[in-house]
Amino acid sequence: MLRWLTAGESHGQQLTAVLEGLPAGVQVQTSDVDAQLARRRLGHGRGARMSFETDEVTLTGGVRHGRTQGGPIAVQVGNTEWPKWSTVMAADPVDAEVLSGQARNAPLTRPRPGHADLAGMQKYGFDDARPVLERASARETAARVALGVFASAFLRQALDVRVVSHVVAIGPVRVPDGVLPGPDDGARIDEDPVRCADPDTSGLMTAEIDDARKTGDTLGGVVEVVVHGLPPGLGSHVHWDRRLDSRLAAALMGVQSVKAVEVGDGLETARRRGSVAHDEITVAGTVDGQRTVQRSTDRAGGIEGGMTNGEVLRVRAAMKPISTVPRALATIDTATGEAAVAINQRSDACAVPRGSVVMEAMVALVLADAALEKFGGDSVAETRRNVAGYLDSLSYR
Ligand SMILES: Cc1cc2nc3c(=O)[nH]c(=O)nc-3n(C[C@H](O)[C@H](O)[C@H](O)COP(=O)(O)O)c2cc1C
Ligand SMILES: C=C(O[C@@H]1CC(C(=O)O)=C[C@@H](OP(=O)(O)O)[C@H]1O)C(=O)O
Repeated sequence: MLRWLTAGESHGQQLTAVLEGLPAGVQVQTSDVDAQLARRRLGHGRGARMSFETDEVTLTGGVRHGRTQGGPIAVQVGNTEWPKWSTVMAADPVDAEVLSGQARNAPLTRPRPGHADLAGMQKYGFDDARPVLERASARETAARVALGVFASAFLRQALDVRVVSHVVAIGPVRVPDGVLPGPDDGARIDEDPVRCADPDTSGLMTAEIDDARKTGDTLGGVVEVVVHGLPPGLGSHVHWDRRLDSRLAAALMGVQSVKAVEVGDGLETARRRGSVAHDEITVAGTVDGQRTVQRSTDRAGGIEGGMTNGEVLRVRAAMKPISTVPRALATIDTATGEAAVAINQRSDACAVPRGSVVMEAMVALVLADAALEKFGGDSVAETRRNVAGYLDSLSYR
């Protein structure tokens, strides 16, 4: 079983991430984590902070000479903005006079509709939104992406599985039906300013973001994660919390701003008749003495009965528009009880391209967990042997 945890605040000294349960022998080095964290900072619509802050990665546990050792993996993602925040975000008590001289420490009392501010203040008994937004912030997703690097590397090295993502909608602009990235399309998609796999739609998405920014507004959108090379049988039909679709939905819904998750054709499937809603099965031929099956369509997105069915896995996550709207929304000032406008600091105008990198990481973590549950293995080599034995044993492949 894989377990993972993250800790740290948006303007804190660092994020800390721990991943427990990964086999030995997964090849990952610091530069691999750097590369994925750099992808998470890109994308048209990103906020100012993404251009001047950098992530400083240190692998502090579980990795030796570029390979995992079987123990918990620990990653630190240092925050280069920390010197400006070291007093305001200090772990230990700070003299009240020193604090009162810090403009950054002024209480935030105009909670943003759509952010965690007000509910968090009520729940934890704070009269300042600072401690809420520090942890609610999607800065935390840097830690998840760091752990996703290990999960993706394991999936690639033990199962030849490839996880890619692309942006399928920004606000009302959507890619045409049928745009599906192949296993090697990740680098091409990364070059696109909105991580869209369709160049014509990309231009329209970019224009939509520019228009929103110009009018002091923000945008959400939809991301699709596509996974190639999965064997049938990850997850299970036997219990709700072992279903792979349930686990993927929880992981994606757990990303800040995600408001809906769709597996395969999801909502569209609900509108279809059964005769055209499913993926018919035919015998494709024989390979190495094993009969192979084939599907004419992949409307299910590679999951049936809570298990992978051997087809391409497709799962979508819908992100709401950023709630720090420059044309600030109505709120109250919790200090006075008077009507006010919400906190309106710098912010992303659209975080969907960046969000797609986070969704990839979450899907990789869930799939690595499901793969270890099915195949076990204390080393990558052992998992590979177990996968091969299982695939050889199937009467239909
Ligand atoms: C990659 C990413 C970047 C984000 N950037 C911002 C941002 O700059 N400003 C903002 O107000 N919200 C941003 N958000 C969304 C908030 O973190 C989120 O709305 C907030 O934590 C409340 O959670 P909820 O939207 O799930 O209810 C971002 C989300 C993601 C995934
Ligand atoms: C720092 C990151 O994202 C932040 C997520 C975020 C939010 O409210 O979620 C708000 C913004 O931070 P600030 O309000 O300090 O500008 C983003 O920059 C990051 O992704 O590394």
